[in-house]
Parts: sequence; C-alpha cells; structure tokens
Amino acid sequence: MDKRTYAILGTGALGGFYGAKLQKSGLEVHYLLKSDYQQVRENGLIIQSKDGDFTLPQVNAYNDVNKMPQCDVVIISLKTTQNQLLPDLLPPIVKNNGVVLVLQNGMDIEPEIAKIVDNVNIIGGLCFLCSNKVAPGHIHHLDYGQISLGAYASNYQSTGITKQMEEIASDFEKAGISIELLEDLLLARWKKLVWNIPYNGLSVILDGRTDELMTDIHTHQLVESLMREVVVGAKSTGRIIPESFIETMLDYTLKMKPYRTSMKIDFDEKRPLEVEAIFGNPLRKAELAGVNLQQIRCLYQQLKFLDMRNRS
Ligand SMILES: NC(=O)C1=CN([C@@H]2O[C@H](COP(=O)(O)OP(=O)(O)OC[C@H]3O[C@@H](n4cnc5c(N)ncnc54)[C@H](OP(=O)(O)O)[C@@H]3O)[C@@H](O)[C@H]2O)C=CC1
Ligand SMILES: CC(C)(CO)C(=O)C(=O)O
Repeated sequence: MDKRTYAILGTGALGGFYGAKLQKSGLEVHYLLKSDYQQVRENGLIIQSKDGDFTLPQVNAYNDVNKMPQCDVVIISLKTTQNQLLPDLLPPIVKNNGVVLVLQNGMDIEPEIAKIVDNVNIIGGLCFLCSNKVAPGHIHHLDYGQISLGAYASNYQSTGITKQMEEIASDFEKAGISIELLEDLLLARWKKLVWNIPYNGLSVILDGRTDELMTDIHTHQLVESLMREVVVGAKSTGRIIPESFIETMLDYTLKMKPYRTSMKIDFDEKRPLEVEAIFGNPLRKAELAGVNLQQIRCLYQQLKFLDMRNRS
C-alpha cells in the first residue's frame, strides 16, 4: 500500500505534537484547527521538544472538515469535552474501512464513536505524554511520549493485535514514537486512569503540581488510596491490575519533571474539564457492575462543582 494519510482532529498539545512527528517522518498529514487556523496556515507548526526542536513551516491546515480529504487514519485529539461535535466532524473525513484512532484520556469514548461511523476500525491509544500548547501553533513537549494501542470491539471485548494496529505502530515508530500493542483496550484504559484519576483530580481540587502531591505524606497516601480504588473499578469489569502497577505509577510520577496536569491547565485557563470522560464514565461503568467507587465519586462531585463555578 502507498503511505497512509493521517488527519488530526484537534491540533493542540497532543494532536499537534504527534501530527508534526508523523509529517516530519515523511507522511501526509492534514490538521483541523479552530482558533489557531490562520496562524498555522501562514506559519506552520513549531515543536519545542525534549527530543529535539523542529519547525514545519508548511502544513495542510483546515478550519472546516468538509474541505479536508478522507484519510486512512483519523486521530481524535480534541478534548473529550468537545466530543459532542464528532457526529459532524468525523463522517466527512473517515474512509470506508479506515481507522479512527482515539488518543483521548478517559473511558467509554470508543462506543460513542462506533455509534457515529460504521465500517471503520476503531483503535484506542493511551498516551504517556507531557505536552502543552504554549502559543498558537507552538507545542512544548516536556516529557515522555509513548503510546499504548488497543483495538476496540463491541463492549470492549478483547481483540488481539490487529493488522491496523501493527501498521499504525510502524508509522509512529518510524516517526520516533515508541508504541506498545495491547490485546485488551479496556484494561489499558483502566490502567491509564490509575494515573489520571488521582493526579488530574487532586491537582485541581488541591491546586497542586504532581511533585507537590508526591512530597506531602498526606497527599501521597491519598493518591495511593485513589489508585487502589481504580484497581477495584477495573476488577468490577473483569480486568485485573497487578499491585506492582501502583508502585510503577508512583515511581513514574516521582521521576516526572514537576508537572501541572492537563486538567489543572484547563482549570487555570477556565476551560471545561474532562470530568465525565475521566471520572463519570468509569464511575458509571463500575456502578453497572454493582460497585460504588466512593472516593472517586467524592472527587467527581467536587470537580463538577469547581468546573461549573470556574466557568460561570
Ligand atoms: N497534553 C498531553 O500531554 C496529554 C493529553 N491527553 C489527552 O489528549 C486529549 C487532547 O488534549 P490536549 O492536546 O492536551 O488538548 P488541547 O486543548 O491542547 O488540544 C485540543 C485542540 O482541539 C482544538 N479544537 C477544539 N474544538 C475544535 C473544533 N471544533 N475544530 C477544530 N479544532 C478544535 C483546540 O483548538 P482551540 O485551542 O482553538 O480551542 C485545541 O487546539 C485530551 O483527552 C487529553 O486528556 C492525554 C495524554 C497527555
Ligand atoms: C499521565 C499524563 C501526564 C501523561 O503521561 C496525562 O495523561 C495527563 O497529564 O493528563
């Protein structure tokens, strides 16, 4: 096959970074933008990265999906708070039998995509990336970058490794992004939440960076106890996360450069928070299985209040 073409639905901290890396490796990439459209169309993208800075003076920039070509792989890199737009944004650019690659944090996004487009391969990707958009078309990649990929099948049945996953992994690896292929997407989503639920939630509620949450004994204990509750949530849906994974996530965060989580950045910028995808959906999933995740519910309720007050 010819080289695969990529569309980036939401050219921000994550989509801008991965899209630019794919383009730099020689692939054709088409970027959907909103407020940065004019700037990026005229000046391209600037990537400031711990792995080496680079600029792409010319990119295929759009502010309307109807002007974009259909692409082999459509990467969803909007904030989940904008996913209500997907019924309009996705169908025009997805190829029959193409791939929709969901690189967003949270749970239960893929079933929503499956309702919007059929005859596509839906793949979820969990990104271990620390990246911020610091100005229009200017992305600052601070740390990490690895993606774990899993294919979606109805009700998150485990699928094995698909041909499309291997092809995407090959494109990303050529672009310098390391990829892990997984057989069970639901397990991968729960594992990512072991990080996102405590740190994203507490960073907003307690107004703290990751290093601050780790050095104080009380917040360190709180983080750990929330991680354990995510493990209980995973178990309620038949997914087992080993005890050692909690240690790995604590260690990963200790070694991370002091980081303002993406949810904290959204809060500080008075943007909507991804509360439903990261907290509401896993809570409801566990509830359906008869399990009440009390500590996570407590975070959810506080975040809903803070989010509403912050934007009113
Ligand atoms: N940043 C990171 O390091 C990580 C992020 N994630 C996840 O990735 C996802 C994306 O996050 P992130 O990249 O940080 O978020 P950003 O806010 O940086 O990027 C989202 C982009 O989508 C654009 N957008 C919004 N609405 C539209 C629209 N209607 N048409 C076109 N573009 C639009 C925004 O443009 P505008 O600014 O003009 O509104 C923005 O540039 C989230 O689910 C997040 O949790 C996961 C791991 C790490
Ligand atoms: C875990 C992390 C930092 C990416 O590795 C993230 O997902 C976030 O900031 O939301």
